[in-house]
Amino acid sequence: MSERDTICALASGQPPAAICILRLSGDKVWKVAGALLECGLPEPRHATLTKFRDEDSTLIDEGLALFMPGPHSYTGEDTLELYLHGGPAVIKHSLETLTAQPGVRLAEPGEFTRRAFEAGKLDLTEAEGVADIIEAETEAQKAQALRQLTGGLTETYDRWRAELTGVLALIEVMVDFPDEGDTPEDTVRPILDKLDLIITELEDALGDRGIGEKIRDGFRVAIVGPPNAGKSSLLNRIARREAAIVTDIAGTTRDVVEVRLVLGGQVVWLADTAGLRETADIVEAEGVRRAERAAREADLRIHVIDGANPEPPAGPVEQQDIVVFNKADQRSAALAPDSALPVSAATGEGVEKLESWIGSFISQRAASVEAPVITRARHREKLSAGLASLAQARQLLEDDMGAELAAEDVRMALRQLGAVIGTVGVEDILGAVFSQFCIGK
Ligand SMILES: Nc1nc2c(ncn2[C@@H]2O[C@H](COP(=O)(O)OP(=O)(O)OP(=O)(O)O)[C@@H](O)[C@H]2O)c(=O)[nH]1
Ligand SMILES: [K+]
Ligand SMILES: [Mg+2]
Repeated sequence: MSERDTICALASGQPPAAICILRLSGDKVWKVAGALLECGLPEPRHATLTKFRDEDSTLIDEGLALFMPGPHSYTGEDTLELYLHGGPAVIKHSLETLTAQPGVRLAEPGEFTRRAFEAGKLDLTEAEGVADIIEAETEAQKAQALRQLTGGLTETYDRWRAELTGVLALIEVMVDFPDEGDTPEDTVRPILDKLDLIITELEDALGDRGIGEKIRDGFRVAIVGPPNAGKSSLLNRIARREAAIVTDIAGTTRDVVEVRLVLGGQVVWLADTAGLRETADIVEAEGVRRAERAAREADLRIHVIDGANPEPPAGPVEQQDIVVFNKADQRSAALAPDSALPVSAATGEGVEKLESWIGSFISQRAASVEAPVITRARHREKLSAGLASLAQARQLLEDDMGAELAAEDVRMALRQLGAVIGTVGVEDILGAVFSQFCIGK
C-alpha cells in the first residue's frame, strides 16, 4: 500500500475561475503539506488559511487547506484539498510544484474514485453515479445519478443476490440429499416458485424500454418523410441553427444529421434523415436505408407531409408518432389530414407546439418506469446473461435433469449480478469504467 503514488489533480473546472480546488490523495500528503504549506499539516477537517510556496520558497498563492486523514476520506487515504485563486498561472505553478515532490504524480481520469472503490467506499454502480452526476445536464439525469450514487441500484441487485443465494442453498440441499423421502415435485416446486419470482423481476427490469439509459444518453426522435418535404428546414428551425443542408433539390440529405436538444426536461437526439423514395442513385439509396433504420430505432417519429404535394406518410406510423403538415405558410392547412399539425419551417408557425408535443411525449415516456435499475449497456448485458442462466437452471430443475447443473447456473447468475455492482469479476472492466471520468474525480 505504501508503495502507491500520491496523486494530485485540479478538481474544479477550467480556469479562469474565482477559486480552484486542487486535490491530493495518498501517503505523501503529510510530507507535501509540511514542505509547501506555511501552516504545515492542517488540523484535520478544519479549513486553514495558509501561504503555499514552491520548493524555492517562492509564493504560489494564499488560500485554504483542508486535510482529511484516511481512512475517513473519499478515497480512504490521507487527502488534502487546496482552495486557491482559480487562475491558469496559479494552477500551473501549483501542479508543477506538487508533482515535483517525490512519489507525487498527476492523477489519471477517475483515479480518486477508483481508489474509493478499491477501498470499499462505494461499489461500481455508485462510482458510475459519481461520473453521471458530474455529467448531468438535466434534472432527470441528476436525480437518476443521485439515486445511483446513494446506493439505489446496489439495494436492488443486493436483494436479488440475497434471494438467489437462498435458492442456491435449497438446490444444494437437493444435491447433497437426493432421496430424502419427499417426491421430487415436493422439493422442486418451492424452488421453482422462488426462481420464478426472481425471473419475473429480472424480466420486468429488462423490459424497461431502455429508459434509464435514455435518461442518461438521450431519447431518439427522427424526422422522416418524402424528399423536399422540409425535413432539414424543420430540424434547423428546432435546433435554431443551420445544422443540415437545405436546397430545393430533392434528395439533398443523405447522412443522418443529429442535433442534441433538451425537450420535456430530457436530452433528445433529433435526427434529420434522407427523403424516402425509390432511387437508382446508390448514395441516395444508402441514405434511405439509414433513414429507415433511424426511424425504426427512434422512440418517436415526426412524419413530415410536404404541403406543396400532400401525400399520406409512406413509412409505418406508430401510435405515438406525430404527423406534421409543412409549408403551411404556402398551402392551406385545410389540405392537411385531420390529426396532422400544420407547421411552417420557413416562418416557424406551429413549431413551438410541435416542440411541446415532442417534449410531453418524451417526459411521459421517461416517467413510465419509476426507478430504472439499468442505466448503462454494461448493466443490461450482465442482467440479460444472469437471466439466461436462471432460465436454464429453471429448465434443468423442471425436467429433473440434474440439480448440480442447475446449481452451477444459479452461481453463474450470481456472478453476473455481482459484476454489475462490482463485487466479483470486474478487474477487466474497471479501466473502461473509470477512464470515462474526468480528471480530478
Ligand atoms: N414555403 C416554404 N418552403 C419550405 C418550407 N420548408 C422547407 N421549404 C423549402 O422546401 C425545399 C426543401 O427543403 P428541405 O428542408 O431541403 O427538404 P428536405 O425534406 O430536407 O429534403 P431532402 O433532404 O431532399 O429529402 C427548400 O427549398 C426549402 O426552402 C416551408 O415551411 N415553407
Ligand atoms: K431538399
Ligand atoms: Mg433534407
